Amino acid sequence: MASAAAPTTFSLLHSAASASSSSRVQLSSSLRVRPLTRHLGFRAADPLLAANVAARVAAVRVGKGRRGVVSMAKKSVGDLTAADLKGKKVFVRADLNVPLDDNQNITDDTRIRAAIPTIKYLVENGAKVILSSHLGRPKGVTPKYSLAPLVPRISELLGFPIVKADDSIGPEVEKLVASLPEGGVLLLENVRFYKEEEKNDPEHAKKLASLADLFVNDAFGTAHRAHASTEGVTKYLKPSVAGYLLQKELDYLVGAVSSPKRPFAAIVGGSKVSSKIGVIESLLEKVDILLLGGGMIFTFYKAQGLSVGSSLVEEDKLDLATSLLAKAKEKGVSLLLPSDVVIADKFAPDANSKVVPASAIPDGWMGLDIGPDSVKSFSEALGTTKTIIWNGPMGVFEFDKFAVGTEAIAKKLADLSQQGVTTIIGGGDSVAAVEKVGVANVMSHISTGGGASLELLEGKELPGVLALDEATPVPV
Ligand SMILES: Nc1ncnc2c1ncn2[C@@H]1O[C@H](COP(=O)(O)OP(=O)(O)OP(=O)(O)O)[C@@H](O)[C@H]1O
Ligand SMILES: O=C(O)[C@H](O)COP(=O)(O)O
Repeated sequence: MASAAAPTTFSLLHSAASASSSSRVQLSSSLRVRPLTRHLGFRAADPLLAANVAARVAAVRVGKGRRGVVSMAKKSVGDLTAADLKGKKVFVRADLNVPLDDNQNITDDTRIRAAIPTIKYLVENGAKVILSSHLGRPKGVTPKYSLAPLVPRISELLGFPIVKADDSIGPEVEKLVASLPEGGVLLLENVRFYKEEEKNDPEHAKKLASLADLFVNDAFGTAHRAHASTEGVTKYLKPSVAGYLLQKELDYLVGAVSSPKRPFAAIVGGSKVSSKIGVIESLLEKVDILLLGGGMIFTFYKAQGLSVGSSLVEEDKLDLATSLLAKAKEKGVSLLLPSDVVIADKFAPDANSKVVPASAIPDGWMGLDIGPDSVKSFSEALGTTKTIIWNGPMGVFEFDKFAVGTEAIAKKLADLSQQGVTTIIGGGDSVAAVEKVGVANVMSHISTGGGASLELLEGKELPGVLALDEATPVPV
């Protein structure tokens, strides 16, 4: 059960960065922030958490009245006590968008497990939980996108059976809500079965909101979407607060990245430089070391006048690559490109391959992974750091032959994590790679958001977070 209300402050990347980089910022001893560790499974006395809390307190102080600084001090589910929750109908938006195989079996339940702490807290405090999520991108009612296959796993993780509705609004749902006992959980059907959901239709949001008394948003993976069940309902439900998962994601992806233990390194990979421009530019303001891998490196090589064979190149981004290299120099960031690459004679798992220096890619061959020398120099650079964030694979890791570089980096991060380095995996394919290697459990933080984590790292505001109630600092 929560103690007296305390502030939970989330600050956007750029705002917290401003806070932490300013030596003028003094932490206030008159502000008290209650540790969030209990519900989030952090290691006891996690120094990172302490640093984050400090950064968040700092953000409260500098958040207002400074140009370019946006502070989002959000109320948390942990600020709600049993007195606030007992007998109350709570609309919980989670991101239960999990992968299913052809037989409707869940192939990765990470997002379900991540949603449990908030649901448990509400249940333990006597709330009636109305749980909602989307699954996939259905166009209208589509049975294969029903949330029904999720019911057994949610029930198993909670330790009691939950009830499932066949709709997300309407009289049948209202009946089920009315018969929900204290501590019970009702799972609504896929909210995207209504087109009004993604349109953030106010009338639809009102219908969803009418089911409940208050709102908890724990759907980090969907926080970059202003939809009826993520943003729209906040207009009609008070309080509207952040769930524990949302908090944890923001603590790491905003707090740790903006006030990192240094040296701070970022590894950015993936297919194209165009999809990572925002992230690279934003991280160049914060990191000491930037390692680049994946398909995007060939645009950088070509911009430097090297031959890249038939590797992936974005011709219209050559100038941009040059300017990013210049910006890194200007900022004093040590930017490392791979010195050797694994090349293939075709884009296929059974392609012929060989390792060549980055400056010697022959015509007709394409680079599909970073080479062993690069793994060595990247590992050495990472070995000097205290905080690492990783977004995007080093190569075409879906093909075993070209997964070596990505897997080696995943293993290096796992080793460093066990030595106390803060390791944050920013979502999407890098998370899949870390899971494939079996080292996900040793990383400091694995984000449950793909697009959402990318937008946060770019310093963008997430509408699902912005819409939540502000928390007020509590003087002690
Ligand atoms: N050298 C390469 N040539 C072509 N494609 C590559 C290369 N290296 C990596 N890729 C591809 O990049 C893709 C991942 O790129 P993306 O930009 O989507 O990364 P991500 O940020 O991890 O994913 P998400 O967008 O899901 O968060 C993978 O499918 C991988 O095969
Ligand atoms: O998987 C995701 O990234 C989230 O669930 C959001 O899904 P969307 O991209 O379909 O909005």
